[in-house]
Amino acid sequence: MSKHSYPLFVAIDGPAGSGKSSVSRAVARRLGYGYLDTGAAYRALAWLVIDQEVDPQNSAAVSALLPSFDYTIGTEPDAYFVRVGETDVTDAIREPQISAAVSAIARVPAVRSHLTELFRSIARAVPQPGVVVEGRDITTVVAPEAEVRILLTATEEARMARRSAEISTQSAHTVAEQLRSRDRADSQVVEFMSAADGVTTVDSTHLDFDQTIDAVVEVINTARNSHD
Ligand SMILES: Nc1ncnc2c1ncn2[C@@H]1O[C@H](COP(=O)(O)OP(=O)(O)O)[C@@H](O)[C@H]1O
Ligand SMILES: Nc1ccn([C@@H]2O[C@H](COP(=O)(O)OP(=O)(O)O)[C@@H](O)[C@H]2O)c(=O)n1
Repeated sequence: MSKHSYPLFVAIDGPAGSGKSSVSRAVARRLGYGYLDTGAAYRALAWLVIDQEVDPQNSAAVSALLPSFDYTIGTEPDAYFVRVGETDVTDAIREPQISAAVSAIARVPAVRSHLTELFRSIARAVPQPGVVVEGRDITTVVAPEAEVRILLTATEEARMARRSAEISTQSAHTVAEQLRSRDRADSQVVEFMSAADGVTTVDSTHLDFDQTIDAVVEVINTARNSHD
């Protein structure tokens, strides 16, 4: 049993394609924790922006959508879904046009503070004894006080190869270019390419998927033991 009144908070950051979502979800499943994908909220807001025919570059118009942004996400590792209002957007938010628009809305300060509050309240409310929360600024902004803080990295080459293996509708070259430009835009807003003080780096370049899960679980167990 956790001695904390809130679930144990595992914060994981990293660049696109480093394995954050898939590894975090598998770690949560293995430990019986909740899982929160924060990128999905930025993507869902980008979906709403496009659905409402708002210009993603127009910060004021994007911010004006926040009060009516009715967002729901599944935090059970085996029951993942994303909804905006009554619409299930789980698959729609992975479309290339959303990936292309998301960085523009993620740099709006009002969007970041609104979603940061949302993430804190969703994470606190999970029924499990712990929660794995992954994104770009979880270790630094959303939960700098988290019991476990991890930066998941891999070389650019490994990340591009993994992402292009998943996407069959675009050439490897196009996928790599889009990923590189999104990372460039995102890293102007938040720092996720190097570990902040107290954050443990897990480099998955030479690890397979299961070895990466093992490495993350080991960091969590070590931190848990030092908190007991
Ligand atoms: N250590 C690893 N070795 C090989 N493939 C991996 C590893 N970690 C993740 N993957 C695969 O790489 C792809 C991208 O991972 P994903 O979790 O979507 O990354 P992110 O959320 O950081 O963008 C997925 O297909 C995933 O299964
Ligand atoms: N904590 C977070 C998470 C995502 N994001 C933004 O949301 C986008 C989508 O995040 P994601 O985690 O789904 O992206 P992938 O790494 O899975 O491709 C990122 O490109 C960032 O612009 C953010 O700004 N802060």
